[in-house]
Amino acid sequence: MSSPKTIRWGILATGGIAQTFTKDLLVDPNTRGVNNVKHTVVAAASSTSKTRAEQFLTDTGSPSDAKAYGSYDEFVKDPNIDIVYIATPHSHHYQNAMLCLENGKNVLCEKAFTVNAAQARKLADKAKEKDLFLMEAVWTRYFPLSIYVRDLITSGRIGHIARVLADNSMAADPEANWSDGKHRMVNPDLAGGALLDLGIYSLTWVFQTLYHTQPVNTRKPPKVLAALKSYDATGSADESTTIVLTFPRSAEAGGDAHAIATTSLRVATAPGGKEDVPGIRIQGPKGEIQVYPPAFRPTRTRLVLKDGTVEDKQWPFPGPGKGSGWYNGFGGSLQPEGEGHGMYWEADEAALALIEGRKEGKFESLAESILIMEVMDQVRKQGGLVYPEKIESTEYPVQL
Ligand SMILES: NC(=O)C1=CN([C@@H]2O[C@H](COP(=O)(O)OP(=O)(O)OC[C@H]3O[C@@H](n4cnc5c(N)ncnc54)[C@H](OP(=O)(O)O)[C@@H]3O)[C@@H](O)[C@H]2O)C=CC1
Ligand SMILES: O=C1OC[C@@H](O)[C@H](O)[C@H]1O
Repeated sequence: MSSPKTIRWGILATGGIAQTFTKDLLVDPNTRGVNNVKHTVVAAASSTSKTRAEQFLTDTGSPSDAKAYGSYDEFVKDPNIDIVYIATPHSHHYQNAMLCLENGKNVLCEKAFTVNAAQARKLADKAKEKDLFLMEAVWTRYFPLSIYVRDLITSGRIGHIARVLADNSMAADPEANWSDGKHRMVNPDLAGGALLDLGIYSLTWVFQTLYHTQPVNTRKPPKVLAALKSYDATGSADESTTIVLTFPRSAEAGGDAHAIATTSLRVATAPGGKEDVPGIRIQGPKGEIQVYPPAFRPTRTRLVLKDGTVEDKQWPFPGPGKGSGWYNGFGGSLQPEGEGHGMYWEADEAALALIEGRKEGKFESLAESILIMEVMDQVRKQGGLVYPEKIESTEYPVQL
């Protein structure tokens, strides 16, 4: 066997998820049975200050020779970086990713990929033009649990999927936690709201079960019907959003399939922290697959068949993780001490793609990321949610 290749990461932004991702990146891949890639961190950038980037590198246990930058513009010129992980708010993804691509850097960009589909298309075009790798960091798609669910679907054990119910909601007490309205979860200037932050996971479950599992040449975009409730009187970010999707299917493939994707900052999938409600239900004529919350980091599945079969599975997160590194926007932590957080699987896929010369992720193509952004565009249009022009724009560069 050939020795593993080391991929050199640069981290753009030093907030909550950048910390968690970087700590996960530095967990030895052998602990999760991955022996063809290794990761290292060679640089981090903070738009706030160089000191903040230095502190970030120390806090995450990055190699002592990793370079700290006090500006994203300087950072993207670092010739030692193979790939940049972007961890800024949604509003900034387009500008930041474009900056990286323009400077010849491969990119793994946090969800939601962009503010709208037009921006996502522009990024995909730029990556193609520059022959660079670009992937939306929807980490959940790369979990062994997700691979198992998709394989169960394609195995036909529950028959053609007729319906998917997918919820990702958190009773976040927004008035108490984000009373000044500046936090990225509710701030329109940062493309806040439930849909882009949490609803993307409900849509991820719908798409990875009803769309991604279908043959590329026959799958079709869904029809979309949405109801959106604004967080505040200004109508500037959504508090709760409900989406009904119809995926056109031939009669041989079971006919049209339906999905309901829901998301909320007001109510929870699992009230009181109890994770005994199947937030995701994937239903076919022979049975259903249940996935337990949270939708973005599930650890438990149940297969229930009409013949009485019940198969429960637990999906651990290999460590050793550094614990308490996870930031959920309102102070919670789901990562027990010693466990990894699970972000390393998407990093492994990005690294493997670089080694193999692929320009897109295996479990979500750029076309699929764009399609999901198109669905969110339709949802926002039907619900009347418009973000400030500056962050909806495809102009580049724009100072935000
Ligand atoms: N995959 C997952 O599980 C999670 C993903 N996310 C995603 O990660 C992204 C960042 O979220 P999170 O880490 O929670 O956010 P934070 O607010 O904790 O961090 C965002 C960072 O972005 C940088 N930044 C640059 N410009 C701005 C600006 N105008 N306002 C605020 N921050 C700015 C800052 O870093 P600096 O000062 O160093 O430049 C800041 O620390 C979002 O896209 C979110 O959806 C978030 C949580 C979980
Ligand atoms: O991606 C995410 O997953 C966890 C949530 O708590 C967080 O708000 C979101 O950004």
